[in-house]
Amino acid sequence: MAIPNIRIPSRQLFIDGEWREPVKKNRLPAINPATEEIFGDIPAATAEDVDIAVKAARRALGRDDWGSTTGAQRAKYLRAIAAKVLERRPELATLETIDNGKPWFEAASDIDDVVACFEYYADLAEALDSKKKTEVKLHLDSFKTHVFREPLGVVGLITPWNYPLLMTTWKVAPALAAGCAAILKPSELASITSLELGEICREVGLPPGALNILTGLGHEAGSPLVSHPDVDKIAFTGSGPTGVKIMTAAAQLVKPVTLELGGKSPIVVFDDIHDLDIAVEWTLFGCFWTNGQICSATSRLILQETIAPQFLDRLLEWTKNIKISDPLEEDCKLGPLISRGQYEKVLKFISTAKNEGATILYGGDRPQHLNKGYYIQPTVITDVDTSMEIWKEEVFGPVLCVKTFKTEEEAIALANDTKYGLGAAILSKDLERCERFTKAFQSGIVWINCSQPCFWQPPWGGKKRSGFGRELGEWSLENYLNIKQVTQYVSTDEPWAFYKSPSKL
Ligand SMILES: NC(=O)C1=CN([C@@H]2O[C@H](COP(=O)(O)OP(=O)(O)OC[C@H]3O[C@@H](n4cnc5c(N)ncnc54)[C@H](O)[C@@H]3O)[C@@H](O)[C@H]2O)C=CC1
Ligand SMILES: NCCCC(=O)O
Ligand code: NA
Repeated sequence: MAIPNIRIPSRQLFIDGEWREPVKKNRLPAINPATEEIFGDIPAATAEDVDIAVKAARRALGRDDWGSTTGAQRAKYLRAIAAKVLERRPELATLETIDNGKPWFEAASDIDDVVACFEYYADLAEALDSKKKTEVKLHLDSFKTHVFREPLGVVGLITPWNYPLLMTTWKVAPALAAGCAAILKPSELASITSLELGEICREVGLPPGALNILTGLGHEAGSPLVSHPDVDKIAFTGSGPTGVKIMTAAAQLVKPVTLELGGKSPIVVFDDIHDLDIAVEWTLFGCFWTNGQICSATSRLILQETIAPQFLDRLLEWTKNIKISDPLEEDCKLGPLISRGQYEKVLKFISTAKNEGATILYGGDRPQHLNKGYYIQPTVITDVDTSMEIWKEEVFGPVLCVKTFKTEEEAIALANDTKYGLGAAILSKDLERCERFTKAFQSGIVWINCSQPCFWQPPWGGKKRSGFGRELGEWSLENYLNIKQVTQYVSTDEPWAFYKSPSKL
């Protein structure tokens, strides 16, 4: 498929169904990480804009055209959004590649997931109508109880840059399906496609205020959203330190949060794998796709000693074969990192690993054929000790560290030797062993004989310091619903008889 030439749109903030200049009129540059050039700009919201957007969202909830909709009516909007995204697929994928640096075919497949996700939550919105009011059986006949599932209210959605429009969709689609009014704050490092979602919402006639999009910096636009007293919930994906700040600020208002905060996930490879090449490819994909910038990356390879030399030899052959290029080039499999900051951070992780005594078996530097852009070679690090930073901390770049093991017990201990708990993978022919590892892994996601495939129907999220709450599937809808108990006294002719009636004194 030909990659289209496109015009870069220039947008304002999307508030109350229209484009509005930020109160302070500031803008931020949009940078293409493959060229290091500024290719456009985005509006920079501040607390004043947050307040305007929150008011618009609250008004939307009070108006019939959004606040009184059925799930079936909201499903129509979600399907219309999906159709428009699909119509603009090549253009949105190109914008995402220019803004984020991920290979174009990965970006296009993310856009397919965006479409599927909006359609999926349209189905769940429809299904919600029949589950809106459910009876709870009581042990007494004099009372009747129902449970209502109603929209939680105004929700703040704060998203990262690694899957710009997809991470936006993981939050926006269920929030709208549930009937909430939302304020989205995408990452300042890749906001272009999330702003285009605003244009799509305008075109499909989504009622004003149902979705508001505020681009801008974390401390200027994200932080006031979290602290706003009229925002009922925050859903966040991003770094651990920002997650801690958000949880701390939200705690002051007893505001619920869901947090998806990265990881340092293991992939355990046994000597009884089905096929060497297949196992090697899953290992590489598990760490290097999305340019290594994925929260669930299985970036710690825990390898059975008996196959280590043979496995690593083959892994290096495959690694050398990965095409690193401008992500708009056909067949690119590894593009640049998102920003200069991220590039420097990843190089620092590699140099610290070297200083701490690890061996850079492959990569570790900028590829020689690319002298511009935030590119780093796929990197494989051995002679790793569990006290090293590279073993413990999330790199968020194409860096795989390797440790060998002898016994199953040792492999489990190494796999769980992390403060994080998002994903974990095992490659082995022995399905009983896979079952034992599934139970033993301290994680929210387990992959057996693969790593990373992610579908919209199952739940996604972690434990330990990877955060809490679940996105995707029906679990995500629950994040945006209030469960209301309604109890009715039906024996209205019967006195309650707790106090003495004055008439009988
Ligand atoms: N779990 C994940 O999927 C991701 C993890 N990361 C990790 O985070 C590191 C730093 O990347 P950043 O983009 O700086 O992540 P970040 O966590 O700072 O940013 C994520 C989002 O939070 C917003 N934000 C930042 N400070 C905030 C605050 N005080 N209140 C409210 N919102 C705030 C940002 O504007 C952005 O929209 C990466 O090196 C990587 O290790 C980054 C992106 C995604
Ligand atoms: N495959 C989507 C992973 C999203 C994330 O990094 O949270
Ligand atoms: Na960018």
